[in-house]
Amino acid sequence: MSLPKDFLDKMQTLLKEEYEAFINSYEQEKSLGLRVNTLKTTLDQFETLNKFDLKSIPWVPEGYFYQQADRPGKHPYHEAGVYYIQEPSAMSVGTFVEAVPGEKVLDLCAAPGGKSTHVASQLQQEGLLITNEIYPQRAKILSQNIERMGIKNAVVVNESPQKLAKHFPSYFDRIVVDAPCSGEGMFRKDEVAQEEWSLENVRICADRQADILEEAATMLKPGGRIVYSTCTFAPEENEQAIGAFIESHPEFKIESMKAYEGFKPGRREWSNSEAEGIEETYRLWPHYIHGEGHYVAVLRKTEDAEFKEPKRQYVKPLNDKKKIQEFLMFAKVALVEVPKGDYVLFGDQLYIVPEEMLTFDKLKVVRAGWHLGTMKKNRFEPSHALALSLSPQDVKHSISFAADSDEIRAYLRGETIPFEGEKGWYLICVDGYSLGWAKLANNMLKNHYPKGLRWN
Ligand SMILES: C[S@@+](CC[C@H](N)C(=O)[O-])C[C@H]1O[C@@H](n2cnc3c(N)ncnc32)[C@H](O)[C@@H]1O
Repeated sequence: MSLPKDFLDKMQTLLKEEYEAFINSYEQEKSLGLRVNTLKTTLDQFETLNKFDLKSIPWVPEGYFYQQADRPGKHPYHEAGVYYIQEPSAMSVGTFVEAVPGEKVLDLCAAPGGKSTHVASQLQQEGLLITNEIYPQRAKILSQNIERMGIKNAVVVNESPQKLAKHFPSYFDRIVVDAPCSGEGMFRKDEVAQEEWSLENVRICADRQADILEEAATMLKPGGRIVYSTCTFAPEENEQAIGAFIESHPEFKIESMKAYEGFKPGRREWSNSEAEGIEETYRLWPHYIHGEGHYVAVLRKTEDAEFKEPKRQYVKPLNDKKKIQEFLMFAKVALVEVPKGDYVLFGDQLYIVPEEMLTFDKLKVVRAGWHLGTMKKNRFEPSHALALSLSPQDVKHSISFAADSDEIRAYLRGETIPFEGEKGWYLICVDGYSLGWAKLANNMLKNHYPKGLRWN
């Protein structure tokens, strides 16, 4: 690996006698991680079924180190959203978010969705998660991951932080700012980050982070907290970014967090700032823990901070149930209960919007909440998102195949499967975890696994 010379010189100046241990970490294998989705399973259930060689990640109860040879990303459980593959250090951010069911949380820089899916599991489908990504293509991937993990209470948007701040002043209990950064902490994992790195780019990133934090501050309620993180070592994007923010925002304090073994305090001497609490932020270094480089700071807005409450306009739910009659018919024959909530139609697409969602006017919305399906002429077609968010107990008909069965492979390839039973919609499951829909007719399960997701 040939790392940029300016980077190496800078790290040597910063780290002094620690530099050798740091640089030696580049010779070691990177650690791989998966985080179990507690919307889909319990840890006990997962551990009982698990066949991978896993070890617990100390800072995330539902996080595990895995071995490359197990390839959990190619397993049917992955398609069923039983876990999310996530770099171990990156999981620490979710740990510090500590979202509580019922809260309103914003993930401002969210794609591909590692932190959002973690926060969603903390919310346990109660409250509102707005998950935002500025680039349309990445927002689409984020939306697919929200779907795969069976999340019902997330709205996926594709906006700039500036635009969101106008829409949501003083609105959120928690905001995650997993800022776009120079990515030095990912050099072992990501060659593009190495190629794009320059001292100039570090400065550009730091300016952008200051702008993003400013917008996040506007959107946070008094008493709320921002979790700021980067995957870089550069002090300009870490201690200096936080120091400058705290100095210009007396209504914020750095909050201390639980210390995990190997997490190192933020470095005051690199901060160019007198801000209180820089040592309460965390640095994760690859020469102290099994994970890549990361930085995390928790910023609390004081209770007496200014509360900007404009007249809020909420989403107007559909009140004419005749418009969704085909869905109600479907729910009656296929589901145990008709889902409760605020129904909204976008063209022919039916959603349940999370409670307290503000109007979508002027926002680029990729996913408006819990996607139920498509209103077709005289019938309703349930969505893949609906399948993934249900469990066998929620439906009238389900079939579960074992993870290593021929049927599961056939289903994931999009093939039909012979099966005798009552005709209608069936929830197809792998070891009890929902995976998608099939429709039974003439002793044949017609495959509704989405074409774009099928295995070769
Ligand atoms: C570190 S990544 C986020 C990773 C994500 N939180 C996760 O855990 O999967 C930062 C994200 O910020 C986005 N981004 C880039 N410029 C931005 C800006 N000006 N405002 C907000 N987000 C931006 C990037 O496209 C990228 O998806």
